[in-house]
Formats: sequence, structure tokens, C-alpha cells
Amino acid sequence: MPDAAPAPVILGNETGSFPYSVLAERHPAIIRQVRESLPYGPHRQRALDALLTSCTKGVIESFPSDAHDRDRWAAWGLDRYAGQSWFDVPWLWSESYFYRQLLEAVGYFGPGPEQAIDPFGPVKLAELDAPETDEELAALDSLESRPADERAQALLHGSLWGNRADLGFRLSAGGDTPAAAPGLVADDSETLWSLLPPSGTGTLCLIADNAGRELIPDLLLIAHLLAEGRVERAVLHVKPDPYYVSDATPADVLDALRRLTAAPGAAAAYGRCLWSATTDGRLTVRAHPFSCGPLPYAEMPDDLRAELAAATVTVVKGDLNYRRLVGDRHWPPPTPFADVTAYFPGPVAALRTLKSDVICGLDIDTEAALVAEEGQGWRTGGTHALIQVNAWAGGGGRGPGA
Ligand SMILES: O=P(O)(O)OC[C@@]1(O)O[C@H](CO)[C@@H](O)[C@@H]1O
Repeated sequence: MPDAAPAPVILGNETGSFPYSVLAERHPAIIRQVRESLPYGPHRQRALDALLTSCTKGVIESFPSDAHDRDRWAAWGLDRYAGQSWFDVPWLWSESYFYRQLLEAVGYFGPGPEQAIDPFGPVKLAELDAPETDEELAALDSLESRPADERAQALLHGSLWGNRADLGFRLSAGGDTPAAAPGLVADDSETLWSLLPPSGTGTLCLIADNAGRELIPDLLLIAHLLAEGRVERAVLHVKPDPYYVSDATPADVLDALRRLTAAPGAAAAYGRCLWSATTDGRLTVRAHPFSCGPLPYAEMPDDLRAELAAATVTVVKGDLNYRRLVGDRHWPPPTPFADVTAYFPGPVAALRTLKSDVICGLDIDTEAALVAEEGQGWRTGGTHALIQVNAWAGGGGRGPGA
């Protein structure tokens, strides 16, 4: 399978573009939200003031020589980008740098009383405790009587559409989640199921995105795949540190598991299945430093590459992970997904609602219909979704048409 010739990298410097609005408006809104969520003292308030000025008007700054992650960020390009405007470096890079600097400003890296306090913890917990979460869990009861295939498809779609539970996106959308469009813009779910036959002996890697109302359906899907014997083991990759407001960390996984086991009805059974899979090692949680890195997955380190190479399939959740999977570039939409992800070390599936400009693997007619209906708004509105699969990545089997 040929690799696609690279398209231009997305930057944040085009006034009026979606990336520009994230840097100029979403980041300041996130700083405001963090100040409202926890009573940070004067020292932290001043650091947040400085970050607000830096991220809207300033330049990328190097870290002090004793910063715990100085070397890691140097390898990720910090020295190359230092001194440049936040708007002129790759957008993906600039955003990750923002979250790292936000954690520094609130004292997350310590030492001190704020060490390891998640600045997004209050908003994540509020969502996990919301009545909507109860309603979604109660819906599992009626699913129990359905045939296994139907249940599997419903849980797959639950995990897919759960990606709308993105608190950073909702900040920009004024708090509301717009109604979902029917149908998917690309749907390779049959290929995905063909990679996960009953009596499978392999490992599923799921690269998670948001905590709360996205992580819960991700966990339900994992529980189903384990219980139905479609995989023997599952590895859940989450972020080592708070990131993109609602991205899941190991602490969020524990909160979600406790929420499930404490729920009434069928949800508790899923919770118990996951609890025992965790205690006997069939379900493990990984928090690789690269998961909060500012680079595309094509640049993943060797240990992560080896781990994903060994998986039966890696399911990559959400918009940001999609950007990292395909490279955050201005691909012509029909560029084949298989070409763009040919570098991936094993079979890979993307489950994503569309919340940023990047897209590939889109049928020409589908694109034309979307443009006729919505202009370019379908790319970022969060109302459309896709399931794309490259079953041949990593050299596994023969390519399509081979
Ligand atoms: O990865 P997720 O939660 O699906 O979406 C992340 C997101 O809200 O944040 C980024 C912009 O800040 C975009 O990738 C997208 O809009």
C-alpha cells in the first residue's frame, strides 16, 4: 500500500479558520473555566494571567533547564519552535503545548499542594454524575434481550457517538451539543467486525478520548468484546495527565468503573465484568507519555509501535486522535484512509465525530452532498461521524484489490 504524499500541515494562523478560533477563543475560555472550577491562590492566578497573555499574543517559550519534561519536549520540537508565535507553528503542536503550560500554571507538576490536582476534575465529575449518564446506562437494560449482533452494533455506535461528550468542544459551541446527523459519512464497520470474530484470541487496543460519557460506552464495548470472546485481552490507552479538558486519565477510568458497578440493572453487570477483567489482567490501562505529545502517530516511539503492532486491532477514538492518526494536514477528502495510515504498525480503526477540518477516505459523492448541504460546516460541527478501518496496516494480510 503506497503512503500518501503529504499535504500541507494545518497551522492556526489563518484568521477566521477553525484552528485560529481554538487558539484565539477556546484557549482563553478554558483558562476562564479553570479559574471558576477551583479556587487557585494569587500565585497561580498570576501564572494563569501570564499564560493568557502568552497564548494569545506571545511566543512559544522554552522550559527551565530543571523542568521534569524538558528533554521530552526538546525531542518533540520545543527548541525548534521556541520564539515563534503560537499561531505560526503546527496547530496540533500549539494545542498540546497549551495544555502542558496550563498544567504548569496551576501547579499540577508540583511540588506543592496543587500537585496532581486535575484542573478539569470538577467539570469531568459533574458530567459523570449527570442524569443523562443515568439515562444512557438505563438504556442498557432493553438491549439485553436483543440478539448479540444487534447488541454489538449498538455498543459500537454508542462508543462512536459518545465522542460528542467533549467538554472542550462544548465550551466553543456555547454549551449545547447540536443534534446528530443520521448516517455515517464513512462506515467500515463490517471490516471492523471481520477483525473481531467470535472466539478471537487476540488483543484489542483502544486509544481512548474523553472521560465520562464517552469513556463509559468505550468500556461497555470492551466488556462486550471480552464477554463474547471476540478478544482475549484489552488494553485501554488513556492520557497520563489532564489534556484537552475532558480527555480520560487513569483516575477517570477508575471513576467510570465505580460509576458502572454502582449503577442499577444491566450496567452493573458490565461494571463487574470490567472489574474482574481488570483484577485478573485481561483489561489493562496504559498512560504512555506520547499520548499527551504534540506529534502525529506516524512519529510514535518504538515501544508504543511494538505494542500496537501486537494488537489484533487498535481502535482510535475521537477527533484529536484522528488528527494524530492521519497527520493534521489539509488532505483532499478522497485521499484513501489506507494510504494515509499505511505507516501504522497493525490493523487500525478510527471512530470519530467530525470536529475539525481534517478528513480523508471520503467518497467523492458523499463530500459533494455534504458541501451542497452545509458548505464546509460539516467538517467541524460535531454532527457527523465516521468509522474507517485499515485492516492491512502493518503488513497484516493482502491489501484491498491485491
Ligand atoms: O478529540 P475530541 O475530544 O473528539 O475533540 C477534540 C476537539 O474538540 O478539540 C480539538 C480542538 O481543540 C479538535 O480536535 C476537536 O474540536
